[in-house]
Amino acid sequence: MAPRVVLVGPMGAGKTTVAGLLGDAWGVPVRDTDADIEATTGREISDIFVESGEDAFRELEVAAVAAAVAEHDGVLALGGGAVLRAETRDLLADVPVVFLRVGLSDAVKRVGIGVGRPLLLGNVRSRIKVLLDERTPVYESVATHVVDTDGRTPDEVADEIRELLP
Ligand SMILES: Nc1ncnc2c1ncn2[C@@H]1O[C@H](COP(=O)(O)OP(=O)(O)OP(=O)(O)O)[C@@H](O)[C@H]1O
Ligand SMILES: O=C(O)C1=C[C@@H](O)[C@@H](O)[C@H](O)C1
Ligand SMILES: [Mg+2]
Repeated sequence: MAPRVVLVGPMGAGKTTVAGLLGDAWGVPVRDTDADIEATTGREISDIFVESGEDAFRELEVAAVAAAVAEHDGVLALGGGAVLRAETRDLLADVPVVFLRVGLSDAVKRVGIGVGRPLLLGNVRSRIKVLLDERTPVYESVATHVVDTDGRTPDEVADEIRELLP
């Protein structure tokens, strides 16, 4: 069993939103590793970061991705930083992976100033810029397809993925 598609990309790329649209369109279940980690630990991601640190969160994330890739045959959305771990990148070697690309301006608009994204605390715009610069090559390295999301609605993004992966 393997996911029909895995969505990767930075915070605000729309992974969770587009995963839901694809699941509805294809009639398949949707999984999101951020939600899986919160369900298995009973803790919010922001609390895990504050209380246990990012490394501990990444360990949980590797396990969550491994379980989802092994068990899930629908749409899988990953947390924005999951691909930072080589173990996670290796798990994606044999599945279609769509990198949802988003530029700085649209990403900032989409994530707002909520407290649910611990890596963005402080200056959201400069934090996102650093993450985009560091991670874009990593997302590209795991992607089998790249879909631009700037200036497009989630429905338009989902429709392009359905055309790429009929
Ligand atoms: N193409 C889009 N155009 C405009 N707004 C969008 C688009 N995609 C998602 N959004 C909005 O941006 C916000 C973030 O989207 P979403 O939670 O799906 O991102 P994510 O990639 O899953 O982020 P994270 O890595 O933090 O989980 C949501 O409010 C969502 O409605
Ligand atoms: O980009 C990241 O590193 C993160 C993205 C979110 O999906 C969560 O997994 C968490 O807030 C960390
Ligand atoms: Mg998400």
